[in-house]
Amino acid sequence: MLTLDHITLTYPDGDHDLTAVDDVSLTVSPGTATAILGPSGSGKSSLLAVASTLTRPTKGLVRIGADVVNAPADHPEATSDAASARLRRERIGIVFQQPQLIDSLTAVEQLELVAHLRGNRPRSARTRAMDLLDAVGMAPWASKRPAQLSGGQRQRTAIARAMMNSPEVLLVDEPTSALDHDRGLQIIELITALTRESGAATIIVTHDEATLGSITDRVHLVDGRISARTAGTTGTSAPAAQPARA
Ligand SMILES: Nc1ncnc2c1ncn2[C@@H]1O[C@H](COP(=O)(O)OP(=O)(O)OP(=O)(O)O)[C@@H](O)[C@H]1O
Repeated sequence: MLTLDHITLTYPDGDHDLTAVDDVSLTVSPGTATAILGPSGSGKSSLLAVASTLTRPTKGLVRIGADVVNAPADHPEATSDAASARLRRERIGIVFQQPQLIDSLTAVEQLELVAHLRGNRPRSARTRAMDLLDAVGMAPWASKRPAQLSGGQRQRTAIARAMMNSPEVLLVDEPTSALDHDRGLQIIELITALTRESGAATIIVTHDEATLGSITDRVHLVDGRISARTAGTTGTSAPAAQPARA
């Protein structure tokens, strides 16, 4: 279970702070995917940055199961930067908007590198990497480098790479923005299938509701706050009457 508990994130902005995420609470159960929707600037990527532990919240906690994995630096349960990096490697899979593959590595080597950094044995890493590439329909291109792959193939490789360590939490930022509608739908269905099979708690950030397909758990952000949600999610934010920004 991934829990975002009353998350607020402010950025310094001249004399004032800009509130990018404003008291957002959300839980995502294992084996389910929740979409975070909203217009540009509504705080989707900022919320994902906190969920991923790449950015500390200004207020609030992120938990995986019962463990606090991200908290304000002055919070008694805050993890060190080194501990955060370790738990990102071990418990969280992240797919960025741009796949961020390494130019000189083949698709299978991109996945093997993840296992290598974790100290896994090379032979078992190759088997798992090939199984995952097969699962995302990339087995025929396993020995190709990023420059030899299409945008969709690069995105599939990045998704497979994020699953390499069997993460408890999978976070995906705008996976369909570089793809046409049909390929976008395929990528979303792929992510939901991997989510179900692996038992990961998954968040997909997108501004493109049309490609969400079977994902029914949807949270809409406006000005950093939850403005609406559908089916199965348990998200809340502070009452809408308060000012949205500091
Ligand atoms: N590093 C930063 N420093 C200052 N302000 C920031 C920073 N990152 C984001 N913001 C501001 O925080 C708000 C939320 O931005 P965020 O990128 O989270 O929105 P978003 O919904 O992901 O937008 P998009 O769909 O365009 O990516 C915006 O007003 C943005 O200008």
